[in-house]
Formats: sequence, C-alpha cells, structure tokens
Amino acid sequence: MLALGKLLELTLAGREPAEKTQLTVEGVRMRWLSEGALEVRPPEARDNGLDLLLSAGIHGNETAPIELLDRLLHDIARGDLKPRARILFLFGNPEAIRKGERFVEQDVNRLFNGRHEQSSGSEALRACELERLAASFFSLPDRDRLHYDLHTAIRGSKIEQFALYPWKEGRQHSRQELARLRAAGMEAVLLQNKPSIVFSSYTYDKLGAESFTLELGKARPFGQNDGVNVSRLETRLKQIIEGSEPALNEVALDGLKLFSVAREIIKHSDNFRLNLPADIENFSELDVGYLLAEDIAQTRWIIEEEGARIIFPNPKVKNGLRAGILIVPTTDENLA
Ligand SMILES: O=C(O)CCC(=O)N[C@@H](CCC(=O)O)C(=O)O
Ligand SMILES: [Zn+2]
Repeated sequence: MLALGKLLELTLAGREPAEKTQLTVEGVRMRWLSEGALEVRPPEARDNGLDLLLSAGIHGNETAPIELLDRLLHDIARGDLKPRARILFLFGNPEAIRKGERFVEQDVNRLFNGRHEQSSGSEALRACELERLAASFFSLPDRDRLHYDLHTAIRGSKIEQFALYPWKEGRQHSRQELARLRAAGMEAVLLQNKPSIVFSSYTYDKLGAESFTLELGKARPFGQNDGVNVSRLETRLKQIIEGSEPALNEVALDGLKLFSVAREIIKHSDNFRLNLPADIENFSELDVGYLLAEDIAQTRWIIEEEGARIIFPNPKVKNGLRAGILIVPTTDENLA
C-alpha cells in the first residue's frame, strides 16, 4: 500500500509525510496537501468529471466516519478501489481527533461562512484552512461537485441515519441527490430553510456543491463502532468513486422521510434551561403546548407545531449557539 494511504496514522501522529505525492500502478495520484488533507486524482483518461469532497472528524470524537474514510483511502492506496472521480479527503479537526474530543476550544462546525474571521485560536484557523482547501478543490470549471460531511451524534436516535441538506436563496433541493442518499442508507433528510455556519452550508452556498451533513449513528471511541452500520453508505461511496452507481429511484424516494426546520432553539444566556430528559433520543416527538425551554427575560419555547420533533438538544452549547432544532414533517413538492 502507498504510504499516503495512511493519512489517518500521519494525522494522529501529527506528522508530515516524507513524500508528498505518490502514484498507484494504475496512475492514480495521491497528494498530501496539509494536515489531514489529501487529494486523489484519477488518470485524465479515466476521469468522469466528478469532484467529491469527503470530510470527517470535524468533531474529534466522531470516529466511525473517520474509520470509514480511512478504509476508503487504504483501498485506493492498495489499488483495490480505482477512482474515476477526483476526491478530497479531509479530517476536519486533527487536534480534537488526537484528544478524542468533540472540540478543543470551540466547535469548528460553527465557524464557517465567515464566522472564523470574528474569532481566534487554532480552531478558527482550521476552519479558515478547511474553507481554503475546499474552495481550491472546487475551483475547476464544468465539473460536478458533491460534498458529504460525515458525523455521528451525541445521543441515540429514533431515526438512526439521516442527512441535513443546506439552504441557499433561489436554489432548489435536488430530488436526484435525495434518491442517492436513500440508496446510501439514509432514512430521513432535514431540508434546511435558512443560511447556516456549518461546513456543508459553506460548500453548498459559496462553492456550488451539492452538500450534506450525514449523521450515521452515535459517537463512540476508535475501535468501538460495531453498532454503527455504515455498510450501505460505504458501498454507495465506492460506487460513486468508481463511477459505477446503479440507477436511482427518484420517483418514490423509496420511503425517505422529509422534515423541515420549524425553529432553531438558540441559547441566549447561562439561565437557559432545556426541559428534556438527559437521555432523550433525536427525533423524539413533542406535544403541542409542551414547555421545551426557558431563558432570560422570560423567554419561553412552547411547542405550537403539530408533529414536532427535536434533534440535537444540547443545553451545554456556548451562549448564542443552537441548543436544538425543532423539526416538522414536510413533503417532496418543492424539489427540483
Ligand atoms: O448530536 C449532536 O447534538 C450534534 C451532532 C452533530 O455534530 N451534528 C452536526 C450537524 C451539522 C448541521 O447542522 O448540518 C453539528 O451539530 O455540527
Ligand atoms: Zn458532529
């Protein structure tokens, strides 16, 4: 196997490779760009025009997606997986990955779309670098652009695998991409309806990619991910990489559940209280009239929406950040 296939080992050790560029026997070029960043380029004659960005480890303790990218890289470096797509592999927050923590000082996934400029510290610098790497990767004209930012969640979930689809004014969500996600094992998609400061929103909004945050299960340490079944996603990613994807069922979306955001719960102060059990699962339903949260100045979050569910409830976030998302079921009528 080519040494550059061991990007994860290099990243965990905080080392630079001696050789920055290597070629497989089939002429696939692997190029180390920076810590946790590696570009894979097929030979020109085999290139199918897709630029695929695969990121994981934006949160350092979310190891199943990191292990998945590590396996794909090994397969490419051994010549077992023969890319027709150009790929950028990114391990988002190396320092946090080494520590096995979600973040060190601040959540990198709240620092995109300009937010890093209003901040300082190593994670703000990393968000800036990730934007630069993604922008340079997606700078070639006339190519398809796809970004999957892979995560696992803090808590269990009634719907185990789901995607979040960013939003941009005037741009419609793609039915074809939803069909692709369904084929990759996703059971639900949350269609966002406003701009955001996460990595997938940056590549969607500023770089014109089809971009998604994928949630694949519950976060566990390295080597303890048997409970996170990524086999359908892994198979689909290999097919996307090799340009051998079977046809998609766009008509029925094969039972994919769609949700939209009703409200984001923002924590404004240290007085913020979330009235949910600590072990509540993502997608738990909340009854109309339920007092979900309270904050300073008599702010009260009361459920008004029929069929409301909660995802990512987290009262420990810093003030000013999202402490949960209230979602409601939606239909496929506005898809492109
Ligand atoms: O489990 C949680 O509370 C958070 C899981 C996680 O890291 N989710 C991402 C979602 C990003 C998005 O909104 O697209 C995050 O919070 O950064
Ligand atoms: Zn995450």
